[in-house]
Amino acid sequence: MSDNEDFLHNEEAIRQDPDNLIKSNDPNHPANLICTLCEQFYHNNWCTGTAGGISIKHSKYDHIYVAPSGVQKEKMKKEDLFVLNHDGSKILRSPKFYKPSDCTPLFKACFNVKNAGAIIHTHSQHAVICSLIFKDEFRISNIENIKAIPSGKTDPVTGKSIALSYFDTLKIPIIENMAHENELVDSFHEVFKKYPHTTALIVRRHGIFVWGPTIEKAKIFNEAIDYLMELAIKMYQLGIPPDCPIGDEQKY
Ligand SMILES: CSCCC(=O)C(=O)COP(=O)(O)O
Ligand SMILES: [Zn+2]
Repeated sequence: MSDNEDFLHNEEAIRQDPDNLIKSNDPNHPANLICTLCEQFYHNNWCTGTAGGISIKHSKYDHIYVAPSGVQKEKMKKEDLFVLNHDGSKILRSPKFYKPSDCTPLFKACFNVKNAGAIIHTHSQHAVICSLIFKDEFRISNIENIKAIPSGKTDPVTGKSIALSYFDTLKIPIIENMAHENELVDSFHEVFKKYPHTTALIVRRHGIFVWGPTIEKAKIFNEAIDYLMELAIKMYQLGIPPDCPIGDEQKY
């Protein structure tokens, strides 16, 4: 980030002109990246009809960028974005004609409890079908792409996150949907307690929330999980349980 970016994100500069928070030509600045990714996710059929969303915390200044509610994701402009302070308790920038995404309380829970740097919410049909196939948790074993997902353990020497192994089972909790997104907050907190290492949760008949320490990681986790959910549906259709042991595939 340049000295100019430091100036624009300074408390006094923000107070004088909250639009300073979105003034950046850097494609990786959250204000620009949210718009780029929302458009990509729309074209993946993950966020059509205004569904889904993304929230990113600025890695240097800790401001939270969140999309407005009910806006077509493929048409999102950075001027449409809300910006909150580090824990989401204060709105720093608010566009005139919108309200913040209904997912904002859920994003805040992920930022504040899971120390997330970004959260992706999609209405992926793979997530919805998996929520109808599986009861309390989505499970898939012994597939190469599982290695893209963190195990929750860290290497005691390097301090780096350790990924799941090919021989592990990926488990993603499933919670029940509610009439309004903000009513899911208590279920999110229950998942955080019961599955302290999970980086995602599925909402039955609704979609999936995936978080990570950075938007780059959250994007990778989301893509890997979506691939694994699609594969699990195909295995299920063939009568092969997605968590069947290696070598047992022909028994079904
Ligand atoms: C037709 S989408 C219904 C709301 C929803 O589930 C969602 O993900 C989008 O909510 P937002 O308030 O961000 O538009
Ligand atoms: Zn949703």
